Amino acid sequence: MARSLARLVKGFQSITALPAVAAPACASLRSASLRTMAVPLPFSSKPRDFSLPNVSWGPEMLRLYEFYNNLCERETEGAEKRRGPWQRLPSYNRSLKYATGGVYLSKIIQSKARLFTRNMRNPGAAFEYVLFVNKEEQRCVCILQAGHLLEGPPGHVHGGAIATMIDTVTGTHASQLCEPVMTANLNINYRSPIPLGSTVLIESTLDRKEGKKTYISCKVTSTDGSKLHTEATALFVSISISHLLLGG
Ligand SMILES: CCCCCCCC(=O)SCCNC(=O)CCNC(=O)[C@H](O)C(C)(C)COP(=O)(O)OP(=O)(O)OC[C@H]1O[C@@H](n2cnc3c(N)ncnc32)[C@H](O)[C@@H]1OP(=O)(O)O
Repeated sequence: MARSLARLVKGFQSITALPAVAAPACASLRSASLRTMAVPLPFSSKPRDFSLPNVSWGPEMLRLYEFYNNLCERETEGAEKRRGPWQRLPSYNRSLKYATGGVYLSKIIQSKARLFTRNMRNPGAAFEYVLFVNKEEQRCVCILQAGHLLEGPPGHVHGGAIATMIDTVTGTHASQLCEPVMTANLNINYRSPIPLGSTVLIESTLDRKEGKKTYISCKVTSTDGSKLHTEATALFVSISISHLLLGG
């Protein structure tokens, strides 16, 4: 039990709170992105960081990635590199070698469990996203490129897929502030449809914290901010790890 608890805490941390590895600032956008591009290594045991650019990322996704990535580092007067106000959050498709939470998990399920938003093999087919957090401003920004497998209404993104991303962004944000947490309440207003294949911004801000409760607001917009696609508010409740192990 003690070992399971330790593994679960580690898993929560690795899924939401690993330190960022900032990419170097470069003159050329493409070359900068390619330098940090995630290339799966078949014989490496190092887990793949899904929040790095891959071949499916379009120009808008890459442009915004570079923009926020450059804010992860700032140069001092002596040309020294210092950590900037933003931090890129790495993202893996599994938190632990074997999933621990839940009392009904068979060994097969334990070993096959994968993060819902990171389980597509084809790059670009579903959720392509990267999250940046600004702890000073208590803000989080996600750049999302919505792939063809996320279709709901013809040519547009499924409402459930949008909700999934809102839960992911606000949940990751809340976990950064006070981990571990679980979503208790999510309210979503869909204002305008998101075209399939487009890149959008998902921004979350901390509204307030009250004891175990963390309230977060979120909006999904076009990348120039001119179009509001979705608005949401979310409540996260801090939990003890035994809440997950014992099923609530
Ligand atoms: C990279 C990955 C990031 C992804 C993040 C994704 C996060 C998720 O999707 S989590 C999965 C979906 N969520 C769940 O399955 C949660 C299921 N629910 C639960 O486990 C529990 O109900 C849980 C943890 C939310 C609350 O536990 P509970 O024992 O009720 O907490 P409790 O201590 O009684 O309540 C704490 C406070 O929250 C309030 N509260 C609890 N639930 C709600 C709710 N749904 N609405 C409003 N308030 C609520 C209580 O009223 C109480 O308020 P106060 O302190 O003022 O009296």
